Amino acid sequence: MFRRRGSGRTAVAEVAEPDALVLDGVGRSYRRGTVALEPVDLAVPRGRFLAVMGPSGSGKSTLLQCAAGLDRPTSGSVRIGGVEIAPLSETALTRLRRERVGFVFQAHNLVPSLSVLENVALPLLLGEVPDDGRARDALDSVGLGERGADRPAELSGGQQQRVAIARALVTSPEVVFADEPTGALDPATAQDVLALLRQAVDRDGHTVVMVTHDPAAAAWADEALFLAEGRIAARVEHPDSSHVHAIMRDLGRRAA
Ligand SMILES: Nc1ncnc2c1ncn2[C@@H]1O[C@H](COP(=O)(O)OP(=O)(O)OP(=O)(O)O)[C@@H](O)[C@H]1O
Repeated sequence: MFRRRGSGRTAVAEVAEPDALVLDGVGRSYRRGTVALEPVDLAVPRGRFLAVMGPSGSGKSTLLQCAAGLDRPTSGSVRIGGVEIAPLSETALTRLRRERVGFVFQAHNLVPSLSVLENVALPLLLGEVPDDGRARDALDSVGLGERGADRPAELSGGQQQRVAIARALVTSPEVVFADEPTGALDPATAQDVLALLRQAVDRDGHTVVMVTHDPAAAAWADEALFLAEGRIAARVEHPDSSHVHAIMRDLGRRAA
């Protein structure tokens, strides 16, 4: 079933489906024959927290970039919230990323000259969506409601990453993509950040796809997906860190 979403400004063909993200045979090759990602099929239901793991060079970033509409796959198709992204123009794709996708990176990429609250509200501003208190609510939900007037530099690294999570959630996106969100944090601070992502899924029904090297981080997810040489090598429901560690060690040995 197709329907039109939003006003003329945001109208895109959309198919109603339960999955927040669907990859159908998504592959990515580069010139000179490098195959970063073999064709991958993957459906991520709404309200799921998926961890993507694998040895260095296994294709994790490539998968995330293609799934998030930051890179165009060389084969297959990606649907975000039922919207097929291949036919979209660059402008429409930018708009879709802004309105329906949230990003959390290892380096939180906050704008230093804006206040914490303005940083959280930025995706609304860029999308010309009125901030009806949503930015304030998002900041409250990461426990930083009192710090809205501060500049990012006045916050710790962990607090800045929490602001980045609030910013990623403020538009209520279909999917939040997190690329090594705890890579620069100490273990205790990393736990706080992972707990927030978990809360976003459990309490608010968000969908999170997180690339990580850390088995302890993957253990916060509902499922861990392992890539090796651009292919899905394993999938584990309710991963625990020792199991994840063992799979990673095995994949590392095979790659050596
Ligand atoms: N722009 C590019 N041009 C050519 N090859 C590329 C390009 N980007 C990535 N690759 C290759 O694609 C493969 C997968 O890379 P990718 O960055 O997705 O791996 P990864 O699992 O995220 O690695 P890491 O954990 O080290 O970040 C690697 O062999 C890499 O060298």
